Amino acid sequence: MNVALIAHDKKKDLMINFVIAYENILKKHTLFATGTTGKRIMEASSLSVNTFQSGPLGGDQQIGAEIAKGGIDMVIFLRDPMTAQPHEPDIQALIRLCDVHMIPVATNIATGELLIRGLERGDLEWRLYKENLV
Ligand SMILES: O=C(CO)COP(=O)(O)O
Repeated sequence: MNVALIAHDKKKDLMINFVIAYENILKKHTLFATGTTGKRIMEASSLSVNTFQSGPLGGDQQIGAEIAKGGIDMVIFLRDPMTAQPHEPDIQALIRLCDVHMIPVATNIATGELLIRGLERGDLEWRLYKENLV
């Protein structure tokens, strides 16, 4: 599966702890991330990540474009709900595209844990037949 990992600045340490905890699951999948999140993940773990631009420079939109192309199966986006983001419209657009294309998306760590365990258990295998869904 193609998994996108994104974290706002105040959630980046949490994302690092998350990927280290679930490294054995994540390493079986193809990972994508916005620029700084991906760089931090690769520095802190043995995971290989396909990185896009940093979020404020268009990274959320690039991941949105991948979603529109059918290239992303799951998104874990640890958002910071307490800090205004200059690129809030891009964030909303990304989440909207998850809904358009029926992409499982977690916006906090609690749902992220559920999705990653579901990924390991094979709960997302239906994504293999996604061409018939939208
Ligand atoms: O801003 C972000 C998502 O909206 C994340 O971008 P970075 O991973 O480049 O910090």
